[in-house]
Amino acid sequence: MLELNGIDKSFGGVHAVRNVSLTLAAGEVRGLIGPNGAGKSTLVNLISGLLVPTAGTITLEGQPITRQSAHERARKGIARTFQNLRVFPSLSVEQNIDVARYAGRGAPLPEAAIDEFGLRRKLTQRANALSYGDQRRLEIVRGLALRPKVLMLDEPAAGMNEEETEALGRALTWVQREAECALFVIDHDLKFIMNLCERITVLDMGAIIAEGTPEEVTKNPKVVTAYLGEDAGTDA
Ligand SMILES: Nc1ncnc2c1ncn2[C@@H]1O[C@H](COP(=O)(O)OP(=O)(O)OP(=O)(O)O)[C@@H](O)[C@H]1O
Repeated sequence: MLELNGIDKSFGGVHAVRNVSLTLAAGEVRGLIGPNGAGKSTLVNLISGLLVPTAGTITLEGQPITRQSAHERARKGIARTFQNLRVFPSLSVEQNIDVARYAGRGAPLPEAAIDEFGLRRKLTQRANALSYGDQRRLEIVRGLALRPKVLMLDEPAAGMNEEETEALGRALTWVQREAECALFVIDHDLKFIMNLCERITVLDMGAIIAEGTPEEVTKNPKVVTAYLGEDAGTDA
């Protein structure tokens, strides 16, 4: 459905993404992990259109989108959340969701999404009165209300405690079953990613060093060394 071919991105002397090729199937839940500075956010920015690659191509359902604006890509079904929250602070929860519904691709948001993400009783509250966790959940529901083909989540569990993270995992599993969109999820919480994702892509210094099931990736010595750190090998 979404295909990246030989994607490269340099910022001056920093080669942030190196020759990345990957394919995301419709409805797939893919994790993207890697150490700080591995290039994860840059890759998401390249897919969503905030950045243009130095080389390589991106296609959505066979159509090239490499040079299209973020706005055009959003209309075609690529949605995302940000590491830093971007809800409309002075609008209510419901208004935030409605803005996305109108901007979206037409299909209605399954009402149950509002329940799954625990926002039903908070619909009339202003977004800036919500807890941090609720603002993060609102961002996801807003992304879903666009009815995307792929929703990219940049560190959705950041700042959440274990209980909240588990609930988020359950809600995202519901999304996978009910919302008919693929998820591309960056997070540093490995347990969260391993429980949620069928396949995981591992980036290190801008390049893909492994891809596979959570089990395959965890056992990969390159991942153990690069991602978990030099010391992790001695514990494995
Ligand atoms: N706009 C930019 N200008 C210059 N360098 C950048 C820019 N954006 C990212 N970089 C550099 O590109 C590399 C990859 O950064 P990126 O933020 O994509 O990594 P990341 O894997 O998302 O890291 P983290 O887990 O810390 O969020 C880093 O060396 C970073 O400093």
